[in-house]
Amino acid sequence: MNFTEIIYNCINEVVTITLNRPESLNALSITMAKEIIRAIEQARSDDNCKVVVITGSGRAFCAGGDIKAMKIGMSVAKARNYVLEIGRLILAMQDLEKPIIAAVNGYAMGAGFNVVLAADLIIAAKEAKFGQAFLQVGLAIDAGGSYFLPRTVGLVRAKELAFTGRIIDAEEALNMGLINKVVERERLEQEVYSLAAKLAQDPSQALGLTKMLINRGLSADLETALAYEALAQSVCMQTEDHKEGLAAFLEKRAPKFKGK
Ligand SMILES: C/C=C/C(=O)SCCNC(=O)CCNC(=O)[C@H](O)C(C)(C)COP(=O)(O)OP(=O)(O)OC[C@H]1O[C@@H](n2cnc3c(N)ncnc32)[C@H](O)[C@@H]1OP(=O)(O)O
Repeated sequence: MNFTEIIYNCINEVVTITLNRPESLNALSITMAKEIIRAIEQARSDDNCKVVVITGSGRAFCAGGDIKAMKIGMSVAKARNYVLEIGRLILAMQDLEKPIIAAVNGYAMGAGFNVVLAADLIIAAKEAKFGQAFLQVGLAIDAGGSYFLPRTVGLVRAKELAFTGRIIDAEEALNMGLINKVVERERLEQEVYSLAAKLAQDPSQALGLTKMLINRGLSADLETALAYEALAQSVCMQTEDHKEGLAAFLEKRAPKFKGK
């Protein structure tokens, strides 16, 4: 599949999607949003892909919506389609039944920050910086930020970050519970791909269903969440991986899951 604004590669069951417009700090153009969606669909249909890593080229992860494209001017219809396309990208990340790790290599601003929050696991370089940079260009929050931010840091801090656009560093993001880990830049790749390798060995159906259950659980009541869990567990209990997990435990050996 040919891409112009992202790089897609798959090595050892891990797909890496690299945002690749370094001259604009990987600003999220409508082309880039569409290409990331296509890349996620490609990863979904590739049985060899167990995990997806999303990162940026150069010194930014993603500097948010494409200001240069917006400067040229967008009709109401074009602006709505642009933001809806970014919304489709967020939904594609949520609906992929494979874990997505965001490797935050630098600035994650505006929609770029919220693409990070739509990932399942987030590891950031120490130099990474995060900003809900919308008001500075006269825009409201988007890219799922109104959904993920308050659910991640709470209402008060969500409004502080969104209303002030304050840029926070990776340590503060970690302390706020926005990311999982901060590492030295030179260790980012190793940390991300060793986590990805571990996840790639997990029972992929149970892992994918766990992602779906937690995502759906965010907006379900307890009864519905328990019903979803029972449904998912009934599927997992029919898998070869479940049988292998039980056998490995009783034989006191490491399980070898096959994703079946
Ligand atoms: C629908 C979605 C909506 C949204 O997401 S709205 C939010 C949009 N994003 C922002 O408001 C952030 C804008 N960018 C910045 O605030 C700064 O950048 C940074 C703090 C991220 C980095 O600042 P520094 O290190 O000084 O770099 P630099 O000179 O500002 O940028 C380097 C080149 O990258 C281009 N660029 C940066 N952000 C964007 C963007 N969001 N859209 C398009 N281009 C961008 C600049 O213009 C410049 O380019 P050149 O070298 O040609 O002057």
